[in-house]
Amino acid sequence: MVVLSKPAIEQFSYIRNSKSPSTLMFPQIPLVDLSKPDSKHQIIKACEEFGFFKVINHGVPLEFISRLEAEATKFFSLPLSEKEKTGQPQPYGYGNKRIGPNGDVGWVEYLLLTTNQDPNMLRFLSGENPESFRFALNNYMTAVKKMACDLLEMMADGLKIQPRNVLSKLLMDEQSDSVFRLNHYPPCPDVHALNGNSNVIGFGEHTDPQIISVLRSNNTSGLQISLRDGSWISVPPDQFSFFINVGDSLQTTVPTNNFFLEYIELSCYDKWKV
Ligand SMILES: C=C1C[C@]23C[C@@]1(O)CC[C@H]2[C@@]12CC[C@H](O)[C@@](C)(C(=O)O1)[C@H]2[C@@H]3C(=O)O
Ligand SMILES: O=C(O)CCC(=O)C(=O)O
Repeated sequence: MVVLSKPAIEQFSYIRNSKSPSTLMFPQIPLVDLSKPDSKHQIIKACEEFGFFKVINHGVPLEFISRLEAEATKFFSLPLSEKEKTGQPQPYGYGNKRIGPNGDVGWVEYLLLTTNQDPNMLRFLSGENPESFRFALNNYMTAVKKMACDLLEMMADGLKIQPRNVLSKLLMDEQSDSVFRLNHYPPCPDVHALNGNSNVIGFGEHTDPQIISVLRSNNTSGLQISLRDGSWISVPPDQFSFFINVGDSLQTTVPTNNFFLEYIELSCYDKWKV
């Protein structure tokens, strides 16, 4: 249980009141089918036109996804004292409500890990069966990294950048600073009790500093992206697919003349993401 000296609603600014998702002209999020021979062109088109797209036939085994989801559910169900044994996120470890180094807050708890360490080294992961959580993390991260490398190589190809592994090798490098984030958005009883407002911010408005982010959620809605005109749209959840967000670094490291758009994401209450 989280013990707060003041009601949570006074401590955290997590209610979204100014922007509602656009209901007009609901644009279709581009879909990239990685089993199709022209997926490279689909990716470039999606990046050009949208900067955010959905990937199907991605090659990440569904059993790895469901196994990790089950392990993550068990982890987040542990008592807070148990989860806090991972220590304060500096920046890696378990975090609760305080996100990142800039004092941002949200109604979210999370695990932030590097992707380049052997999950067997994650001794801090506690619970009844930490071995099986580490195993699930290892399988999932390896498969998602492989998909991300394929995507990055197709992007480099499509942009005619040589060598084609110029981006993917940044991910595979032993010193890679890529991160893995597991977000859990618990129900927020205070807000419901006070005014029934369900527009609670889990993870506030931000852009991702990375080259790309690979997002997946369970079957709950919440993620929103901002369009070029400043309006927000909800991303319909799809637990079998991944969503790719073009991050800030791709725009600055690749001389594309602002070829890729940048998306701001925001995630509302009551969902969780692997
Ligand atoms: C609120 C924040 C968390 C974040 C740093 C930031 O100020 C804005 C970007 C956030 C993000 C999103 C992608 C990754 O999860 C992350 C590790 C990153 O590099 O940028 C997080 C940051 C974080 O948790 O520190
Ligand atoms: O959990 C989510 O749905 C969004 C989180 C996010 O935007 C991020 O980790 O960059």
